[in-house]
Amino acid sequence: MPRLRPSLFWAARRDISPFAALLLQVCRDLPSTANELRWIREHIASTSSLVPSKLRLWKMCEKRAKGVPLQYVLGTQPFGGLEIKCRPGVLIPRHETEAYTTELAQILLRQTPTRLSILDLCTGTGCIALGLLSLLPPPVHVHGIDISPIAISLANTNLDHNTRLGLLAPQPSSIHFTQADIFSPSLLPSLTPHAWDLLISNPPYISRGAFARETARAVRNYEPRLALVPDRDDETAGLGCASEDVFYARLLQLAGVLTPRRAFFEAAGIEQAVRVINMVKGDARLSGLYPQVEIWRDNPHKEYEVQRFGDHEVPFRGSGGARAVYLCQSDQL
Ligand SMILES: C[S@@+](CC[C@H](N)C(=O)[O-])C[C@H]1O[C@@H](n2cnc3c(N)ncnc32)[C@H](O)[C@@H]1O
Repeated sequence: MPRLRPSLFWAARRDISPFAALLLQVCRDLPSTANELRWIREHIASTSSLVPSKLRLWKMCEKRAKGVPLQYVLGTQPFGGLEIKCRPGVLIPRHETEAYTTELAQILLRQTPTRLSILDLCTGTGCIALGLLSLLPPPVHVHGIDISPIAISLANTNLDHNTRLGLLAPQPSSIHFTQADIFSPSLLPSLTPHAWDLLISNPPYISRGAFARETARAVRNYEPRLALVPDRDDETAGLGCASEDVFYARLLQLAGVLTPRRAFFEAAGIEQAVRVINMVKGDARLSGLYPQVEIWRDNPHKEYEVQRFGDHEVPFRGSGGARAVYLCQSDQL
């Protein structure tokens, strides 16, 4: 990363504020620095504390200057119409996740059965589960599962927080979050009684090498590795796939038993999305269950382009990089 010119620090101090010089180290340019400083100031103005505002501002800017993600400094991230609380130990919701959650809700809205049942595996902050709950008319049943007790506690906090803010009206819908390992053999018996409309997951999917080489320093240093890198060597051997794909192999196993009408999995990019589709096409039961397969891009508006991979033609939805795989039982994509 190129070093910043000292004149830029002087400009930040002179034209924005002395605090801006701290933020510039991570924001790298004056417009982003001014934006972040405004958000921090707005946050301080909207929250009460016994600590004087100027001291809070300095502490927050100092934290941010060390590379702590803004969402951990402010404590929240917008997600659709919700305010999702963020805490170290739990992955910060991404804009791309917000974009496909919103688009999926539009699809479900067009084809809503009487009572939607949604299973969100690897729920983290609960952003997807809560986002869908906020966008769909009741009654909706949502179940979020995560292995991390910190994530489950935060997902419940987010449910309470958004209900208190009036952004979620949980009745007569129902939502609950459970701590469980999706690889545990005891998971299925607790899930099978429901007829699921959607199984959705944003699982850990980054290879160890890519985590070390390609992720941003702020992500590597401050976000939980458990959320990003699948460290499941035993399962990798058993499920016969690359270690970064092991969660998809398990998710597809679960889809094969639970038979949700739709399944949706976030992925790292085109190569991984195609590997997931090949897992589906290579399994007679799954390919029969899910004849409709799509790859969704970062900006998943309803414009298609079809690409051929080996024997299969795959529709791509939207624009930008490949972000997710969408499987559907009927032609109601
Ligand atoms: C990429 S994060 C996704 C979080 C959230 N759904 C989102 O989109 O922001 C993956 C999540 O999977 C959880 N996780 C990791 N291993 C798991 C396992 N074996 N069973 C269930 N959850 C797991 C992590 O704790 C983390 O919260």
